[in-house]
Amino acid sequence: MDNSPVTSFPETPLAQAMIQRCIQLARQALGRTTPNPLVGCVIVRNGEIVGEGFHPAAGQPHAEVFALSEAGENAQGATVYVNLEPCNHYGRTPPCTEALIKAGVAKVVVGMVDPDPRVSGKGIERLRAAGIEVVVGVEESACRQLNEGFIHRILYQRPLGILKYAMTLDGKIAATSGHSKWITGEKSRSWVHQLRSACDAVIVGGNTVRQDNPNLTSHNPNAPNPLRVIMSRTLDLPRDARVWQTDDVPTLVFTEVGTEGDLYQHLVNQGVEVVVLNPLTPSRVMAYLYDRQLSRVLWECGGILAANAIADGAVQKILAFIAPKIIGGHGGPSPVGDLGLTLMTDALTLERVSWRQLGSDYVVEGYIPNRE
Ligand SMILES: Nc1nc(O)c(N)c(N[C@@H]2O[C@H](COP(=O)(O)O)[C@@H](O)[C@H]2O)n1
Ligand SMILES: [Zn+2]
Repeated sequence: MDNSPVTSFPETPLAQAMIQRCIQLARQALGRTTPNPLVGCVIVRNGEIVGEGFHPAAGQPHAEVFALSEAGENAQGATVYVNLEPCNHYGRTPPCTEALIKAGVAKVVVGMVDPDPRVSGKGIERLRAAGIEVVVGVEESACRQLNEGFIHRILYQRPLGILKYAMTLDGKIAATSGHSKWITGEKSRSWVHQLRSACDAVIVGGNTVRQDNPNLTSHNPNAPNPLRVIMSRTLDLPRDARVWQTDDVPTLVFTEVGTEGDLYQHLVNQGVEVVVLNPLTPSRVMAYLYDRQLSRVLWECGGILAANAIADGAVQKILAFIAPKIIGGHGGPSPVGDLGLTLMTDALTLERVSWRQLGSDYVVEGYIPNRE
C-alpha cells in the first residue's frame, strides 16, 4: 500500500489523482473479472490513504470491501474514491452501499455511474439518502475507457469486438507467398501479447491456423490467457496445431459440420471444445460468447473473416499496427476483405481516433460508428 501523504493536492486534482490510482489498482485484475467490471477503490482520511483494494474476479468481494477491510476503523469520516458507482444490489455479493454506510464514511467520489440496470444510479441515491456526500464523474472518460468491454456488454448484450491487424506501409498483412513473420517489431508484438491477456477470447479463422500455426496466448506465465476461438466451417484443419495443446489454455472451435468429420474426434480427444452453429456467422459466435459471460473479444483473423465480422456488426474497435515496410506484389492479402463498398464516400470513417508509436511501428486505434 502507498502510504505517502497526499495533503499537498488541492481538492479536484486530489480526486483526479485518487481515481487514477483506482484505475491503476483495478488494472491488476485485467482479463480476470468478466463478466464483472474492473474496479479499484482508495480510502483517504486526513489526507492519507488508509485503505486500498480492487475487484479480483467475479464471485469475489468488490473493490470497496477490500478497501474498507484494509481501512478498518479509519474508514469512519473518510472519503472513498472508486472508479465505478458502488453497487446497491444482492448479486454474487452483498451491496457495497450498505458496507460503506455501516463503516461511517463521510464522502464517496465516483468515477462513473454503473450502466448495470441493477445499479444505475441507485447506489448513488442510497448513499445520499444515508447522508453521505457523493461526487460523480471524476476522470469519467478514463473510467469509461477502462471498462469499455463491460459497458458494451451491458448496453448491447454482446462482448466488445476488437479487430487487431498488422500491415505494411503498402497495406499488406503478408507477402504474396503468405509469409508474414514478422511485419511489426518486437515492441508491437509484446504489446499484442499484453492486449491478449486483457481480452477474454481471441478469434481466428481456419486459414490463420493453417498458415501461421499461432499460439494465441499472452506469452507470460503470470498473465491470464484468453479463450482461443477458431471459426472453421469445414473443420479442414491440421491435426497438429499449437492451439490444440489445451493443457494450459482452452480452445473452442466453432464449425458448421458435426461429428461425422475425421478431425472432430481428434479435437475432442485433445480437450478442444467443438460447437456446431448452423449457420456459422460472426454475430452468432459473439452471441454465444456473450452467453459464456465474455466482455472483450479480440479478432486476430485474416481479411476475409475480418470483413465478415465488420459487416456482421461483430467489431466495434480497430487496432491497426502499421510497420514502416513495403512488400508490394499483386493480390497480396490486405487486412479487411470485401465489404461491398464501391464509393470512397461509403468508407467506414472511424471515430475517437488516436495513435501511438511502438518501436518503429505505429498503432492506430479507432471505433466504428454505431450502425444501430
Ligand atoms: N462498484 C463496484 N465495485 C466492484 O468491485 C464491482 N465488482 C462492481 N460490480 C457491479 O456489480 C455487478 C456484479 O455484482 P456481483 O459481483 O455479481 O455481486 C456488476 O455488474 C457491476 O454492476 N461494482
Ligand atoms: Zn459492490
